[in-house]
Amino acid sequence: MSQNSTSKQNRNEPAERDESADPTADGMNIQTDVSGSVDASSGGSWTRDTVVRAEHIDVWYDDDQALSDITMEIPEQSVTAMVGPSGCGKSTFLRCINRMNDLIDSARVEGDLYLRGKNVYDDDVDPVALRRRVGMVFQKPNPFPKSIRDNVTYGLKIQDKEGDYDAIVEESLKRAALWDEVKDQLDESGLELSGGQQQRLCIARAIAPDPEVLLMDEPASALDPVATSQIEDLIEELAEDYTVVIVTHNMQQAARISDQTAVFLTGGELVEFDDTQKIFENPESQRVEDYITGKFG
Ligand SMILES: Nc1ncnc2c1ncn2[C@@H]1O[C@H](COP(=O)(O)OP(=O)(O)OP(=O)(O)O)[C@@H](O)[C@H]1O
Repeated sequence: MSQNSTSKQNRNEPAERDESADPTADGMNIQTDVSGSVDASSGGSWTRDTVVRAEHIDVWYDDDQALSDITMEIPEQSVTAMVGPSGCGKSTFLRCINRMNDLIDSARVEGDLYLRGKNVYDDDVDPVALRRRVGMVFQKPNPFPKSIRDNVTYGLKIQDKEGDYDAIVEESLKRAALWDEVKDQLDESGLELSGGQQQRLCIARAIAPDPEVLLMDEPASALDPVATSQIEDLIEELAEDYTVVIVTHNMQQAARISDQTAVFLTGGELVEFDDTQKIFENPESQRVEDYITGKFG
């Protein structure tokens, strides 16, 4: 993985519960058939194993096509950024990975999407179990109206998962860089935290069930610069353990924190997917260069 000064150096919403936000809900019969490293579906030079592979994904909302023939492979333990102008299908693609588009009546997905070699659109895949393996964090922090502790353990309880909950709470909050700030108030409401803390609580909730992939849909866009910076640092740390896929409108953010960047453009087309440094310094496509340099979008 190549790096430079502009790229990474080291390597929505319930007051009522949103089922789709439940990262833990149940039984997915997926084999861990690791499918090999990234190929020509990207221009990237990375060699880590592929976790998510999309093949010829098309998505329609009724008769309107939102994504067109998306093929790409996302490598493990890294940050993959999805950038592009509003309405180009970034969030739609993210929702293909954990089948949240299933929850939208008008949405129709065609093509194949593999999680470690298993097509998540196969009939025998339980989408709820899939979402336990593919956690999600939304644009607006959405803690449940429960204690900090119960927010973190929520998914574990739903699954009737045994374990040392106190240890999991501590570990998840530490991984979400929130433990030191909340360790003395675990039984207070998650809604009493600041916006940035709430988002880190949502991240702790998402990682408590130990997912393989963490999807983040503009996770810092509702936060102030300090909280944004904390979330960015956290994302980089999380990528040491998880495969992170983040949608962002903030090009600087993509350049700072991601290892690879996928550029979607109007029409739901994936125009270029490559190492972040390459995308920002020397993209293959003129359209990508124009977008990156702010000529349109
Ligand atoms: N629930 C939905 N019902 C109908 N059309 C939708 C729905 N969600 C998205 N779309 C349409 O699909 C296209 C892609 O939307 P999507 O939200 O995936 O793009 P995006 O790149 O994430 O946009 P943004 O950056 O503004 O969040 C847009 O034309 C949008 O209007």
